[in-house]
Amino acid sequence: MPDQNAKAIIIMNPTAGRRRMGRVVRFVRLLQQAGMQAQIVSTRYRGHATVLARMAVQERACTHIVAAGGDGTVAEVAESMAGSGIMLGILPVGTANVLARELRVPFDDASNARNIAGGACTVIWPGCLRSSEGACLFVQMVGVGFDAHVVHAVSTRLKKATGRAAYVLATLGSLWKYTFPTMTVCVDGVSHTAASVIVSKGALYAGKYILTPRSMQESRQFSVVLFGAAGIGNSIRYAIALLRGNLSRQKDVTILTAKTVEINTPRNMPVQSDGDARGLTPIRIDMPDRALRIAV
Ligand SMILES: Nc1ncnc2c1ncn2[C@@H]1O[C@H](COP(=O)(O)OP(=O)(O)OP(=O)(O)O)[C@@H](O)[C@H]1O
Repeated sequence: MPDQNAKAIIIMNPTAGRRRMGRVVRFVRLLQQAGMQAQIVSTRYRGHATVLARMAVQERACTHIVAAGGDGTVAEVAESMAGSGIMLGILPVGTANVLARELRVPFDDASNARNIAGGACTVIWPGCLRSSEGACLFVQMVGVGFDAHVVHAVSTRLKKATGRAAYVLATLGSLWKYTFPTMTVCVDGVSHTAASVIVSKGALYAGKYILTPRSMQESRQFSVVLFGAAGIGNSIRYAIALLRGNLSRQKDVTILTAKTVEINTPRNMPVQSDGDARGLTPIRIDMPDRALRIAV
């Protein structure tokens, strides 16, 4: 039975996915039908979701904040909400929506609204990334190497127009441009080398594809996926293995569990977190003591 005073503030990224404003407006009605008060606030610039969520948390203006967007929007909202105890709902209107898939948040909006109003939640532990852009939380993953090169190369305009096809084009372009420098990855104090690295809280990657056998969302650790081989041929082999769900069985892919990771590279390299460009290396990743309650 929903709490009579339950109120959701929906922080909507109007640039996420393919701009589904109507869907967000309908979601307000669905939350109201489920017994909650709800209002939409729209972001105006990158990082604005963090500011809006911080205001809502400080003013204790709501019982729930709903991030209407993709993983980048969820991460920006999480930045201000983690540790607050306020419930985070996800309206998955982004491009990949990996965290929503991971936590099995319903993509059917009526079920999602009922779940948010119903009060059931799961507790997850976001990671903290420190890069040339400063510190930020991430909810799903951080990448350095080939995937970060793709994220930095993807055209925002094309992403809005074509969705995932923009990533396919950026991947093809990066295959020819990326030079695969070897990086040093210090995992809980032990040094490794790799051609590419993904540090992941979840098991999924780029939507529904299996990156690691185990999700670490409910643990205060993450998986570190080290790609041993450089070059175009190996990158294509890794991509095919990811699509087929057998990446972890590739002989030159190592998956470790860790609490801290430091990545150093011969020159500054692009970093991505939750699918968005996030500065340059060197980076440090660790686990802050700030849990997130997510409505499921
Ligand atoms: N009003 C805005 N104008 C421009 N950029 C914005 C605005 N609001 C948020 N952003 C930025 O949009 C970026 C992408 O958002 P988000 O990740 O939610 O969508 P997506 O990329 O379509 O989805 P996914 O990450 O699931 O693939 C984020 O980096 C966020 O900072």
